[in-house]
Amino acid sequence: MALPAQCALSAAAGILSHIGVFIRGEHHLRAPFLFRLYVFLAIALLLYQSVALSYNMKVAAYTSTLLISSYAAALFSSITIYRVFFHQLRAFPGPPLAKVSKFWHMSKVLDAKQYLFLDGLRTEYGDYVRTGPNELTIFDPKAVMPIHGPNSTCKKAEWYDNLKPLTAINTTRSRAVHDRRRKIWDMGFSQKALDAYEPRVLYYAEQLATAFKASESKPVNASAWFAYLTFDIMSDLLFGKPFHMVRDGKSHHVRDLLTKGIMVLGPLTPVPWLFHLAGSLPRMTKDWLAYRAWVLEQLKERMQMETEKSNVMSWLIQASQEGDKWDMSWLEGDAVSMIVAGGEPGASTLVFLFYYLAKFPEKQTKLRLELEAASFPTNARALQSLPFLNGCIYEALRLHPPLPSGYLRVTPSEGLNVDGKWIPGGSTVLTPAYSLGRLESCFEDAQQYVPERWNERPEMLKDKDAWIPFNIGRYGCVGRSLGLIELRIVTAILVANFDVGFAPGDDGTELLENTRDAFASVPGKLELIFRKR
Ligand code: HEM
Repeated sequence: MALPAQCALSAAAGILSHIGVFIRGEHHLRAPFLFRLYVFLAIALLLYQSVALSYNMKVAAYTSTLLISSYAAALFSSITIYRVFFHQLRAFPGPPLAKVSKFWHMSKVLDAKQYLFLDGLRTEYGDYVRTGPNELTIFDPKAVMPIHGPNSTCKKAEWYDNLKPLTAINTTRSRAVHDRRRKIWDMGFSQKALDAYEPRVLYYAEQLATAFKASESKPVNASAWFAYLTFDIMSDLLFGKPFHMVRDGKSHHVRDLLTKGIMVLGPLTPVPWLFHLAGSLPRMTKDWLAYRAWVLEQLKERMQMETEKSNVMSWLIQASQEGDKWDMSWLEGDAVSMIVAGGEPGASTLVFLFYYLAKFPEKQTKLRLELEAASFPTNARALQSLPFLNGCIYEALRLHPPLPSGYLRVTPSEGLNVDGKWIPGGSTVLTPAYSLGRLESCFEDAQQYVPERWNERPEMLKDKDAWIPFNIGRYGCVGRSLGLIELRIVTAILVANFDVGFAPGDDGTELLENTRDAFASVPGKLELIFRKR
């Protein structure tokens, strides 16, 4: 067959691959397979031409390149034409290249500042922005209930497959499986269980205060120390022993592995299939696999310990036990992701909360007066009823939600009605907590840190539905109460014992500029001085 005819056939195969295969369904998990398949076919084509057709290598390479290019050009042209002119989301505004490929989005967030990038799109395109061929980013608080609320029929998007082959409560995409699993998790966060965790939170908070006293008013890296604290708590509640980061005043190598591992999530979040492709390359997953191996080791040790009910893991271990065997598939996934889910958000919130307390000493004084009037309580129940303390925490969570740009969902096949706006079925939708928390329509002086809006100035809180740092509904944070207990106890102890201020040369700029969005927020460095009172 003549070469032009062969090229036409290849092009037809390209169009058929799109219309017959890629246009529907999900393919991200098959990315490593498809990559290998295409490489195999390209080599096979080259060998066929040089061996079976006896072309010399140069001609075989030239012909193969032409055929492969014809296939790829037709495939990508077909995809582009469909996405731009025929896709069900074509009526929604958005950057032109975002309609064509998520690679465009990825190219814009290589600096791991996805939350700022999305917020910029809101200013340019409005409340409903097409941020990908099949993705809508929604900056409308009215969308929160239909997408995330208890009656929502939206499912988790393909991004949540990122832990595969492991499965965890926060990554399973089956609603039925999630609901079963959530019942077990809920037992680990009952009031009785929380009461049992509280003394341990207090223990680590006091250990942190002791370390800050020992710093003798010298600058401390608050971003590092708050992470030491929350990861110690999490390790204790999971494995029955802390990382000892607060005690030793230094990071544990596993926490460093984890940070390196999750940093890949930032830039790759927009393109889940590339994440899976990268995940099939040993070099890319070295740190992640080392982290997993460590978790598994701890888990096995934990399973040998005497069962004590006051440990989150106790419930999960018990539920996984059949006779003297354990179903490790869930246990490993849950443990691997819970260290991140339970450790990063608390640390990030404390960093920003103390940034604001250092920036606004008058808020610090006001908070201390409130604590003093209540005789400096350190128990969770008493702290829960202190309005200004809660306001300080909620406000830090509003301005810097620890998961600033996430919560990706897929609309049900029949579509979704959001306040009279119809969103087609099967669309990926997200409601970035960072942007919603800064909507002027919902929060007066939205860019300002005003803890009073949560208590004495309710008129400044116009629409609380836009406050979703823990998200809501069936997939909302199961550790919310524990997280708030941690934040209240640590804040109360530190504010009661120290005057907090910026270290010389630090005014929080580095924190704000270097905070990265790896799905969970990883704060930049903040140096503070904790001066003993
Ligand atoms: C300031 C503290 C915290 C914040 C702001 C926070 C935020 C969140 C958010 C936004 C989600 C939903 C994520 C999504 O939809 O993709 C979530 C889920 C989750 N969080 Fe938290 N979290 C905090 C503390 C904790 C703690 C202390 C734990 C554990 C001990 C924890 C465990 C979890 C788990 C297991 C899920 C998955 C729940 C499910 O899918 O049913 N979180 N968290």
